[in-house]
Amino acid sequence: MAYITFDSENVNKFVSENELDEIQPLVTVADQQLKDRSGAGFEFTDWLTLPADVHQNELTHIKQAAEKIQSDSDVLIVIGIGGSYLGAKMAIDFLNPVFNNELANQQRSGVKVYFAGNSISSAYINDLIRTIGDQDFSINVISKSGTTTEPAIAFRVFKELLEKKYGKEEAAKRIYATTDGKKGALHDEAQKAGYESFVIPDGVGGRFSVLTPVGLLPLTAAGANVDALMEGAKASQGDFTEADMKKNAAYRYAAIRRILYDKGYTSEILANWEPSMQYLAEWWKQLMGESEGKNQKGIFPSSANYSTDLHSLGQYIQEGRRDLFETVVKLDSPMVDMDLPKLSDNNDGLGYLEGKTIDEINTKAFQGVVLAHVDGGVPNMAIHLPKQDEYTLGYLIYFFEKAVAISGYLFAVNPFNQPGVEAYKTAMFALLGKPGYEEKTKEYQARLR
Ligand SMILES: O=P(O)(O)OC[C@H]1O[C@](O)(CO)[C@@H](O)[C@@H]1O
Repeated sequence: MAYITFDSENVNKFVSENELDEIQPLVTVADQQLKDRSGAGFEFTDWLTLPADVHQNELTHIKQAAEKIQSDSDVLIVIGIGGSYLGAKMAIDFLNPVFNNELANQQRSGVKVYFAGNSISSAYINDLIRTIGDQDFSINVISKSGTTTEPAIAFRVFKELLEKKYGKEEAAKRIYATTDGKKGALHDEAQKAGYESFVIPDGVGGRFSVLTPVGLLPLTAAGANVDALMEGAKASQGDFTEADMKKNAAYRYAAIRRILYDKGYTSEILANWEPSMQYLAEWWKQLMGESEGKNQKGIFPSSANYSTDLHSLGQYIQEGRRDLFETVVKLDSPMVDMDLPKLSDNNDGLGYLEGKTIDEINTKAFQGVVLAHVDGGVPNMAIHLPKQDEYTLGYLIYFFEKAVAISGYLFAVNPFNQPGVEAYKTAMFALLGKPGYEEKTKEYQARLR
């Protein structure tokens, strides 16, 4: 019995049970490919068993490093991009108060975490340096390849800042490197300088790495209970093993998406009703987009934050081009609820809402939007979360990972590579004059003139 509820009632108008029965044999083949590791990209499927395989020693190592960070730092700068940042960011946002970094130290369970290296914006770096001010800080630099440009630039800047503040020797004790176990510029530097290091397993790609030290170290430093997170993921690993979609909601989700795509619903909106879940969608977008978007195919992953975006994207979703479907992540009981204040007059016209809590109103809005969007021709699925805690998040992470793996195989693509990302890097390196790109430099410069 799944811990989260996957509700596909509101796709019945668009996808019949019969169609699901017809796609089941393909799902069964995809499942077999994943299970016997015979599918494309099988060498990057070690995430499948991460929750059950996680070593206590590794968790202890992470907890010890997090304790040291908490004892000598107010701030942890997490440097990384893509899968080397989005998992930690979404999990920290999901698990902590919305204004966590602004709370007083004693109101927070861990250090403040700021992210860097996820853009090449000088203003962002400058603002972050100003924000840190004279606070004590440490750095967790994360890069599987150890060579990605954006984090490498940020690391240079913040390492220099750290060395100026503490001296080279002490700075090295405040740098935590999460990278490949054997190779890469970051690996080599970490070895040489003696940074505390954490390994990203070979068989786990960036976007599937949140349950490795990539996500676990920043999360633990921020005060999260990673044991509960891994427990949730482990339960999910156990719950989504059947090939039969009637017993496996992750596969049902993947199959419905595939059928909808064939019918012209080529964009999916992951919607939430909690601002703390905005980055859940950002993480999910990489997971889905990098896994499926190949060979000129794949569902375009997008997101919406409700009710905020009902006042911006709402018009399009209701009446624009009919190629959208929606998956809503809905929290069933909020971390905190509050009553709508009672007034002696009804000047604001809200008297009819008195006696309701804010979350009850949010939930009615969610229900109303589902009805309106379905009536407007937008197929809707909902994933209900019982709580907003570590266990639930671990469970949800694995649900999406398992779903996208099957989905990739249903699209007949390799869900575990990302060859298309290289194109921008080649053009950027050529324009920056990186050695080895001389021919391309001429070609691109001629095009820019
Ligand atoms: O961890 P790395 O090697 O710095 O890569 C960061 C991100 O860059 C990509 O390789 C391409 O965007 C992602 O798959 C990855 O998550």
